Amino acid sequence: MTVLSVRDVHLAFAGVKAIDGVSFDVGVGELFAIIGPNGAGKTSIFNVLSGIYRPQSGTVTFLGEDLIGLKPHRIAARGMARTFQNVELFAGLTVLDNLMLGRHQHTRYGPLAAMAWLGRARRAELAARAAVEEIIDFLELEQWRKQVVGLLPYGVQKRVELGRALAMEPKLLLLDEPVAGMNLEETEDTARYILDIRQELGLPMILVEHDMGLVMDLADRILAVDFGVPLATGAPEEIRRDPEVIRAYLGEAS
Ligand SMILES: Nc1ncnc2c1ncn2[C@@H]1O[C@H](COP(=O)(O)OP(=O)(O)OP(=O)(O)O)[C@@H](O)[C@H]1O
Repeated sequence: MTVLSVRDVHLAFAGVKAIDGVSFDVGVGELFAIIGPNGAGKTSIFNVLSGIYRPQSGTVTFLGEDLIGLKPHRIAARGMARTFQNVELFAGLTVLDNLMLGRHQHTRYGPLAAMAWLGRARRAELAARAAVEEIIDFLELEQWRKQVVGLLPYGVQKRVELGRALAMEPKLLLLDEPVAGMNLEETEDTARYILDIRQELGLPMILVEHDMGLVMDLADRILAVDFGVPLATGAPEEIRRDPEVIRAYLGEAS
């Protein structure tokens, strides 16, 4: 079954083609990666998926529903969660509060409804708290749970961001350069958490990442893009051997 289906998406900014005819599918439980040199259009693809950019043409179908034209918060509410290249958390709040805020995307009660339906709201709050505690456990964040996020090491902040995305109980997770700026140990930890998310939660993910070793190790399938144009889609071994990809991307890195 297909979770996400992207067909022939085109996006241009004042004549610059950021995405030029990109199509791909992400299946249930699949870890799909998008690679390409700087400026290739990877972040633009994420911005189209999450509703920040509206493409000039093409379709994006998520769990059978057309997403084009929906606002980012509506897409998030349908189950698409995202982490960002730079940590985007509430730096002055604790780990626990940041995760609770992620979870509250889920809560159906506004403040007034919460007063009117106190019992139900309270039960929802308790359920939210339990779900967040599970995530803290899963990502081994116990020792920092009451600490202010802005003061934590960078690698831990990125993990909290991952936790906040999980707290939304997503059906698809977009990871935008999850190991950028990390040292080797933090990178290995993150790779392990990503694998755990796939194995234990069965959550499909799309990974944009410059760390080629990580992508080749983790991804089930890879889409390579250059100047917005799709070069190849396939298993890591196929992508590693693809002459176009070698020329455009791997060749450049070596
Ligand atoms: N809001 C925007 N306005 C104008 N041009 C943009 C905008 N967003 C992206 N672009 C252009 O679209 C192209 C693709 O950029 P994008 O950020 O998607 O690439 P990328 O593959 O994510 O790059 P990187 O690996 O450096 O993050 C670039 O030429 C970029 O300058």
